[in-house]
Amino acid sequence: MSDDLAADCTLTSFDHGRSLRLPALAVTVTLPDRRTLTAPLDLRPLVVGAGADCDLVVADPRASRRHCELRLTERGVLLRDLGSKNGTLVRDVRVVEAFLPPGVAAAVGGCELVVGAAGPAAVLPLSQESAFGEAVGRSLTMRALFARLERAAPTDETLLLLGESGTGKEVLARAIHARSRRQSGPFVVVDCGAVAANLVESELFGHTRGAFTGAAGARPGLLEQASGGTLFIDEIGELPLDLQPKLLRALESRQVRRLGANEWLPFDARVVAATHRNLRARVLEGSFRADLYYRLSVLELHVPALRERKDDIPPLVERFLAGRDPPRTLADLPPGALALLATYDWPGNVRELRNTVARLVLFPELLHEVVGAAASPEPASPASDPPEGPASLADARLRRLLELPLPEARDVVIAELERAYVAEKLRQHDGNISHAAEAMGVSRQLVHRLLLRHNLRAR
Ligand SMILES: Nc1ncnc2c1ncn2[C@@H]1O[C@H](COP(=O)(O)OP(=O)(O)OP(=O)(O)O)[C@@H](O)[C@H]1O
Repeated sequence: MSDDLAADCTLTSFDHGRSLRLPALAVTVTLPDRRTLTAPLDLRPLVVGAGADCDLVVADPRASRRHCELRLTERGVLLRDLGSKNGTLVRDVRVVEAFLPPGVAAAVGGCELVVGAAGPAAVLPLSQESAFGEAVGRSLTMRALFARLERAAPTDETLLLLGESGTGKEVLARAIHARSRRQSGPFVVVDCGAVAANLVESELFGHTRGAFTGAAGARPGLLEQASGGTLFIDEIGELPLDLQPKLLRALESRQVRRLGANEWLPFDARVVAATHRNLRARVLEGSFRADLYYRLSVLELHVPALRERKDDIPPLVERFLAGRDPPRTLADLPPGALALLATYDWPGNVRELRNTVARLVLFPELLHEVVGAAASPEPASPASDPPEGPASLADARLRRLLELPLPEARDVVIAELERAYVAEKLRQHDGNISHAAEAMGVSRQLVHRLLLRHNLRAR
């Protein structure tokens, strides 16, 4: 691969960290019947598989529901197998994770997948801050998100935040509110996933006295209650289909009609909505209305999973430690903790990291049990529940391993050990590869290969 091509598919910051170069790339899949599908690859990871919620849906019986994922990184396009049944192969080698050079084909079931250039690169602004309100983040993807939020927050536009559970959508929504001209107004939260389906309507739109059994008095809905402020509609993907036109009408007309009432009442709330669902896929399968989706997605922002921005782990850990009572610092963590935290994939995202830090402060001796045992051989599925405690972490891991044939399970465990070992040795030697190699009793070349294999950076 020439240097030019390699540079073409990396995320690069320039202009003294003020701008991000986003190469224009397209992923093309050739199906077994030779038809081709193409999708652009941007800051969002692109999932390929047979499931309808994938970004590239391949009609191939040998492809798994969520087969593999491609992600643009500072080092190139990272291809990750998502625990597929038949594996993802590059040059006939089954890969768990590998950088895929442009023009090189990967085999996904019976399909062939290639990444290629698709026009001139885009330039995105990067925030100069490593936080947006309470949300901490110094990775390029978070700073690109912060830059967009800095512009969007002061406007009255409806925003849609997409991201896995625990990525910080609510923290960001609060920060958007705090940076808007509505900051002195209320910030009201409704979680469509938590409210019983038959109550969502009266929660959102309010009701008159006697509108239904048990409605002893009139009550304004949350849209009205948020007047002058912001309404954060969490898990909007769970909003019952029959209520979606009603919300759309309310957003368009800025008026609501309470359940049981005839008159329309004006409200003045800005709406920030969020979901961990792939709303576009839900629109395609008919469980989310296209018109409401287009109304909400005027400004659609993707909040990356924590495994996509491990640079954020140290400042997040620092923030969580500082928030303990009494406040702690990184020095209070057991040696090697940060390096070990970086080896884990965090299916529960920042929420799981926060809980892990809380446990580590209480039980530093459990470092390897709490984090090491949790190191996930399989990338997390967004729908999967994060493990809860040390015991269940170990159980969950064993369950996953038991699904594999013994030789594969052994490989997974060895790969995890290798990664954690190398990361820790490098940390102990301040990222000096020669010293780390000597301490490990291996050659520098092998350390370089291990870094590449495990997507680690020396410093
Ligand atoms: N960037 C961040 N900086 C600091 N804390 C964060 C950040 N992101 C998330 N958190 C913390 O992680 C926890 C989960 O965040 P939050 O509730 O905002 O996630 P979410 O995406 O809305 O999750 P869900 O979809 O499950 O509601 C919170 O305690 C929050 O304080």
